Amino acid sequence: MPSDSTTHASQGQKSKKNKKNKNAARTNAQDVGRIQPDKPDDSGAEDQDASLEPEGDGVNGAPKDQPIEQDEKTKAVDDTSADHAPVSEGVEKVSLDSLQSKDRFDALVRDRDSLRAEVADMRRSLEEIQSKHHADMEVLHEKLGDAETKKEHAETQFQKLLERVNTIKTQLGQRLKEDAEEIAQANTRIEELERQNTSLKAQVDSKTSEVADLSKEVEHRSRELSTLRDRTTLSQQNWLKEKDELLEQESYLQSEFEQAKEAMHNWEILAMEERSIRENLGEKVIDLEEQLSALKNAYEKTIAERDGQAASVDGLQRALQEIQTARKQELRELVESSDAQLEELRQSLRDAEKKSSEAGSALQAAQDELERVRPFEKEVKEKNLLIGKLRHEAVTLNDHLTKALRFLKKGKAEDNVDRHIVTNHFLHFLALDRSDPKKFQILQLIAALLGWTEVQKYRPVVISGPSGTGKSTLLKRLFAEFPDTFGFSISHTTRSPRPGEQDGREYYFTNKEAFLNLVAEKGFIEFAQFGDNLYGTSVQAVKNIAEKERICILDIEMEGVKQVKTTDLNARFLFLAPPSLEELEARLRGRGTETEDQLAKRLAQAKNELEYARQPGAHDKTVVNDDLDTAYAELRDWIVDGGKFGSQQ
Ligand SMILES: Nc1ncnc2c1ncn2[C@@H]1O[C@H](COP(=O)(O)OP(=O)(O)OP(=O)(O)O)[C@@H](O)[C@H]1O
Repeated sequence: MPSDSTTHASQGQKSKKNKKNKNAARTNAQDVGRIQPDKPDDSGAEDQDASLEPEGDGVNGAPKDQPIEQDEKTKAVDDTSADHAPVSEGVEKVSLDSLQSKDRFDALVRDRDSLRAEVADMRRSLEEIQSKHHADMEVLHEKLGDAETKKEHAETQFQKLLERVNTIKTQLGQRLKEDAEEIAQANTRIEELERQNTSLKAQVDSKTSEVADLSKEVEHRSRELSTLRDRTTLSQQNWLKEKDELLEQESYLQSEFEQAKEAMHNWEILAMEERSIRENLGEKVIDLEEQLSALKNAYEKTIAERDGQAASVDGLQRALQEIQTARKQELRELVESSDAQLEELRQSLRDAEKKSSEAGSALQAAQDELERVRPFEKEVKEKNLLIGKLRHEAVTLNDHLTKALRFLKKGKAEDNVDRHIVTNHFLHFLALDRSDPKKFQILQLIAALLGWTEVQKYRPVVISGPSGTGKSTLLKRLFAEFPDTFGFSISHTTRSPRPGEQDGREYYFTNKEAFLNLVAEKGFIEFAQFGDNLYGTSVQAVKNIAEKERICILDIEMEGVKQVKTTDLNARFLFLAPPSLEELEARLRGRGTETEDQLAKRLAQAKNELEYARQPGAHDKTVVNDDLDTAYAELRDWIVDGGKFGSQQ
């Protein structure tokens, strides 16, 4: 500590000073000791030396054996005096010596005085030093006290620190122990991994050599593969060529097959019609033969009668003349009576005029009544709509009935129990006026007797025609006019339903396998693939619309039309034709929804469709969409019964 070091330094200085003083004192004491035997009266000096002893012992720490030293010195002086003062030498010599001793003595006295002064100075300085020392000691005591308190404080802190260090030591010990264990485990693991590493390295080396071998093989195989690829490409090209040729052949055969099928179909119809005509003619021939024989008999009878009557003619002529005379007389009488009747009629005309004026007022009353019933007109119109719808059904049923009767005619009588009932109903139906509501009831009855389903009653209507002819435009108008009459089939799809979509509402959601099965079963009218998903219109979906008592409208192209014909949908086919190909192109361009490429394709397809439409029996009705209003009226009339269905009457 600085205070301590200061203390030590001052102590060191003090001890050095004391040593100096002590040595000085010792030197003086030796000198004094040496001259002491010559000056026995110097006891004062001795006393002074003796009086100095306790101070040297107390303050300077001078050894207490100083008197012993003093004895020895005294002894030495004694020895010297024994050597230098033999009594037997002369008196002169003694006087000289005494003179010299006196000088020496004086000098010694002076020395002694100076020494005394020096001693006094030293004593003063010693006292100063002592007092200073005391003050220093007090300060040092205080500092020592402070230092001790600080030391105690430091010791308590040290103890605390020691405790903490011990705690840390124990904790650290545990941790070190755990770490050591972990390190040991890690070391074992590292050793194990190193072993694994070595084995893996060996494996890697072997694999590398294997890879090198394989790469060589791969190169070899790639060469072989590229050769094979070249060959495959070549054979593929050949195959494609063959495929194209086969496809061409197939399409050619297909078209021939279609034509043959169509021809066969037509032939069948013709054969059927011919058969029925022949049967009719057979019946007619029998009838005519019967009539002929009856006529012959009648002729013969008539000739006989003629001969008999020739005689009676003369008599009759005579009678006629008589009658004529009588008639003339009657006529005259009649004219007279007619005049009288005319007069009566004039009278009745006057009465009629009177009644007419009465009828005028009645008409006025009726008009008032009409005004009153005008609110009911809307209801009447709705009823008319319903009647129209029923009429449409009647037309459909009529159609079915005609066909059914044709079949009934062909079939055996025992197979058709209701034949007579149906025929009677049919005759009744034909006899009724078209506006008679009973007509529909009869048709319902016939339909029930023949066991027709809704699908048979609500025949779907297939509308086809080249793209751009105006199908969408016309159908939009039709649906706007008859919002509750028609329905659209719901398509099948293999795509997953989107949030909010319901099976059977937006689509019939199905999987690819089921879809393809349905395709194989010819369950689709048409189908196509968009992206990864398949879409199609099924036969059943069309029937579902009829079951809801609505007419399903199918807007499809030529191939779809052909497909519908192979099903049991019993559809009606309407072809919408453009006025000309030029006009069709103009409309497509005007719509602006096709690229040049698409336009060319559509026009080429239009030619195919028009050609197909020209074939007999391809469609039931053809409407040329020249003037939109005229075309609409014609289309609507055909679909919804002779233009009367739904019209405002
Ligand atoms: N009678 C018409 N006179 C003039 N333009 C017509 C007539 N009918 C339709 N159009 C117009 O011809 C264009 C084609 O009509 P629309 O889109 O109805 O044909 P589409 O047969 O339905 O074609 P797609 O089969 O390609 O759907 C439309 O721009 C339409 O406005």
